[in-house]
Amino acid sequence: MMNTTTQAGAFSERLYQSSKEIWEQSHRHPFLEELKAGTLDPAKFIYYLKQDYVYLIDYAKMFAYGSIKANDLLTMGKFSELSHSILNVEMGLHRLYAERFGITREELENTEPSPTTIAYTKYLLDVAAHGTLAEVAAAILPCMWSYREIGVLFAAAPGALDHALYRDWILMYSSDEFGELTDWCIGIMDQLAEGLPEPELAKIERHFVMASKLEYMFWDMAYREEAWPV
Ligand SMILES: Cc1ncc(C[n+]2csc(CCO)c2C)c(N)n1
Repeated sequence: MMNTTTQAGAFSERLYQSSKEIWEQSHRHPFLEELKAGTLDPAKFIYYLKQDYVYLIDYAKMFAYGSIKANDLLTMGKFSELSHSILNVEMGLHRLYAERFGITREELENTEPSPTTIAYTKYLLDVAAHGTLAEVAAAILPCMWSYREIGVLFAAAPGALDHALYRDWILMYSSDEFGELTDWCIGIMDQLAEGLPEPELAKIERHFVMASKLEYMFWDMAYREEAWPV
């Protein structure tokens, strides 16, 4: 897919290029192929929902860290707006899906995180605890940007919105509201990267690539319904 979001020469374009192939592998993963076709086993989707719910609790904290590390009120406000959107809009849809499947809120919230969920969330929180705001922005960006890409691709795929079960999921991630939040994150990433020396930029790129790999692993984990070996 052509990247129409970033400007030529912008640092985010370098980030996009660094992870393009990883994202394409995610698009081809059976979890997403089957979700798009409407044939995904609901048990795998339920597994994903539960893991994603506990993932999002830590992910929302990343934006709280963003607020703490922000240097101006506008950025601070935007990070808290995003945190609010995760806790209410996105996790709200998860709660709605859970209700449809007869899963209670408590069950959702008490999900035991899988090894991959732990790897992803603890990696993120480590960046948040020790990194700069630019590092935080790089670590959270693949999550938002890659889902937007998936949402937009799937919403345009013939028949994908005809499947009652996965339609709402696709609609949420292809929505203008999520698109604007993603664009804001890309914009702040470019601003924060401006003027940084190459070793810093390389470190930021490593976070972006790592988060992209963990996104791929998250799909794979859900498809395998990963369990703890002992
Ligand atoms: C593993 C995982 N990665 C990305 C997302 C998508 N996502 C999480 S927060 C957010 C922004 C606004 O709520 C978006 C797009 C997800 N749900 N789970």
